[in-house]
Amino acid sequence: MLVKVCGMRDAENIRSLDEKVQPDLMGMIFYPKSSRYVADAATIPSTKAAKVGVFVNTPIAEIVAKVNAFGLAYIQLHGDEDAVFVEELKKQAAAEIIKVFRVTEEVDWTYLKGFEPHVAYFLFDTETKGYGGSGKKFNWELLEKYPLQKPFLLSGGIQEESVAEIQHLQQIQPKLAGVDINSKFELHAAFKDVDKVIRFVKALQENR
Ligand SMILES: O=C(O)c1ccccc1N[C@@H]1O[C@H](COP(=O)(O)O)[C@@H](O)[C@H]1O
Repeated sequence: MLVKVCGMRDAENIRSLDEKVQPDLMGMIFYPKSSRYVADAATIPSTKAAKVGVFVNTPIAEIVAKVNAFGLAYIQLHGDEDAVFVEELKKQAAAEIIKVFRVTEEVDWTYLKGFEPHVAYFLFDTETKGYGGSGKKFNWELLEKYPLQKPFLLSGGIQEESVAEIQHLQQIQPKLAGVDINSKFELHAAFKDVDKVIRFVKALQENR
């Protein structure tokens, strides 16, 4: 199972996680209204983890500039971007795309089909006013009936206590490719409790 740690900004914290946890993906938020907003490429060190940039309704030219400045391997689109936008972005940016759907009470799977040819993963998070990083969970049972071929990442309020529920979903749903953790592992905004992340990842890998 892939592990993405998101909302990173502090260079020492990034290095420490990269060394001790070795996540597959490390996310940085490029949404100016977020408390985890990253403004300056110079403050972000190189990592073994693939870097993911999180964007909310950002123009393509701006995303492409960030991909190049930060060496992003993935672009996470966390806003209301449609399939036409995603197709065009894929042509212009040298990075894979993760398209996020913010879930309320149900998911329109037919709508998602239009995105499938252009993305590496879908990601499911909880619908909130602030777009993401709320620490709020949605009804993960909705994903038990996920009908598409594209693998997806699970997100939204994942915490240490979520391991059993994640593993349960993994048994039912083979398209669950990984988890994305964020606010529930923070000591303060954009700074993770590395020991907590280590415990979570170990439990996720062990108790299967
Ligand atoms: O973390 C943020 O501040 C953020 C802001 C805008 C869009 C996405 C954001 N983060 C993403 O939100 C999900 C869920 O995070 P949480 O576990 O509920 O805190 C995660 O995918 C982050 O990438």
